[in-house]
Amino acid sequence: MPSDDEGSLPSCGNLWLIIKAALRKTISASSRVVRAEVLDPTTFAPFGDVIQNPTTHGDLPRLQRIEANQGSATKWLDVTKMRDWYDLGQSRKRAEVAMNMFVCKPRQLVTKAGSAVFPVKILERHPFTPQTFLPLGVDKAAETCYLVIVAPTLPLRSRKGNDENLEPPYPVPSPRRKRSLRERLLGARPNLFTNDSSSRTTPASPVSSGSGRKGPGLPDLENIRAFVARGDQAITYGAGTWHAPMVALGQKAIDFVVVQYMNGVAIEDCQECELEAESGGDGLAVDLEGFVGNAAARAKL
Ligand SMILES: NC(=O)N[C@@H](O)C(=O)O
Repeated sequence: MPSDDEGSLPSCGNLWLIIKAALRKTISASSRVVRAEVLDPTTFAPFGDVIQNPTTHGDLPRLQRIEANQGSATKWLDVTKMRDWYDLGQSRKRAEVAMNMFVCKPRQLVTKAGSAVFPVKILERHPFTPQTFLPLGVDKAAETCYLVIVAPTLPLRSRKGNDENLEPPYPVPSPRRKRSLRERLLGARPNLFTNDSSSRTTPASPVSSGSGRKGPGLPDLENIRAFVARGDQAITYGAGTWHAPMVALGQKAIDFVVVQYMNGVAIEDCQECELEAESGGDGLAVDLEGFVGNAAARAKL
């Protein structure tokens, strides 16, 4: 039941939104329309990982596999990288694994020059953690699918002399301290589970280039990309990768289990950039031609 005081004090949820808004940076975006692409592990690699069954997606050479469960299962190794980078954060506050559920309603599209487009208004990143979105129960053939919008990170000192980007937009980690000999030796101690000297429980497999942590610069709006994912694909944004808040497409909401590290320090967990359309323009948008609408148009997936 609402109390008399309702509205005078922000609730926990509202307080979080207020903090998020206060931490948001605004950058201007020129008018551009980016074409959506089919999600594919190779083209997505600079931004993170695509998690999918390599057998059914014809993606065999990329990953290592072994037999498991007395031969009744195939185990694909290291389908994504979940590394905790919070030791680089200014607060030094330790992070824990968080598994949250996002129920994402289908987003409103607008029509521009005859095609359906999604206007990109916000980008965000998690500087010290990868973030994995796993859709639940979405049929690969269903109209429901989702749009993954990502941008590279600009170098801090832009060659174009762009002043806006000379300073890191947010607190940056202090330079990494050299590890002592003792720490290095401890880091190389044998693994109790495999009897080898690595800290892994499974043999090494290639790491996609997008799994490494990104720098502290602003998003590179000139090179923004947009990928349409099916229900039988999950994705991981590499640590620090600029991305748009999840965009569900179709008629139904999508339930995602979202896995990441978090330490509860707002600026270290999530940083946002608001994109303001340059004067007189429409700003940045993603063209979904061929992906939304009738079944024939969705043949691309
Ligand atoms: N990606 C997305 O939809 N949202 C987030 O990353 C979040 O943590 O809010």
